[in-house]
Amino acid sequence: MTSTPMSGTAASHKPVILSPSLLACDFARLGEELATLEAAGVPWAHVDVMDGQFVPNISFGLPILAAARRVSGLYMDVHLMIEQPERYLHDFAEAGADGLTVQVESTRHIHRAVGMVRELGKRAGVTLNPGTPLDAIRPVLADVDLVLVMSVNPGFGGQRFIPASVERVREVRRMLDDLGSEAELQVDGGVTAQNARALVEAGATNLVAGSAIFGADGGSAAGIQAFRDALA
Ligand SMILES: O=C(CO)[C@H](O)[C@H](O)COP(=O)(O)O
Ligand SMILES: [Co+2]
Repeated sequence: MTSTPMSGTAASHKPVILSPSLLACDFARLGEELATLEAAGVPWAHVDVMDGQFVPNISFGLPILAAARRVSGLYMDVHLMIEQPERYLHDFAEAGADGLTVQVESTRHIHRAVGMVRELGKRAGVTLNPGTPLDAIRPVLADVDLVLVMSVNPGFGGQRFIPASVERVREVRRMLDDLGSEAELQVDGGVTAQNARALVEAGATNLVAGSAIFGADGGSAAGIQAFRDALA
């Protein structure tokens, strides 16, 4: 199967990857939804795991990831919004995650958590809430394959993008460049075809979008095309 990233490029000249958030898809048609993404040439799928503790909402967990893995070759980009994620990293790796991103606020042991993901042979990501100072991720920046800048307070899809996030993306881009890091710089929450270009120009290489894709007039293929047009 082919997977074509978005044609726009970030400052590092990497192709922009779109990671549609399955939180906004029709779970009763999960297999078809994934097949549509693959047919549209999107390389990643974003899997939002919420535990009702770290965030005030419960989404889904291991069985849904395993089901998605069984029917899809997409890169499974798992965003863990759960307390003490170390307890479940092994299980999510077994269930089919390709990348595991942990919230810096969700553990006292972020360095250990990132190391565990790498030991499991998966790509390690770190993320932080809009209210968390960027310095919180500095100690693990050299050890991660992905940094996710949350552009809404995590817990729900369909929220409005927080404009100050663009400046945070720009600052994380500087931090990564200073280290010579090739890590993906991902943005998640309220991302649309309208704000995608500004995010890429600020240094994002990877965009998560849920409602803007699955809620698009004409369905997810049309939503993906809108991002392509915006980044062309
Ligand atoms: O992590 C998330 C929420 O906590 C989701 O990935 C995010 O909200 C995507 O949905 P949308 O694009 O509709 O904002
Ligand atoms: Co997410």
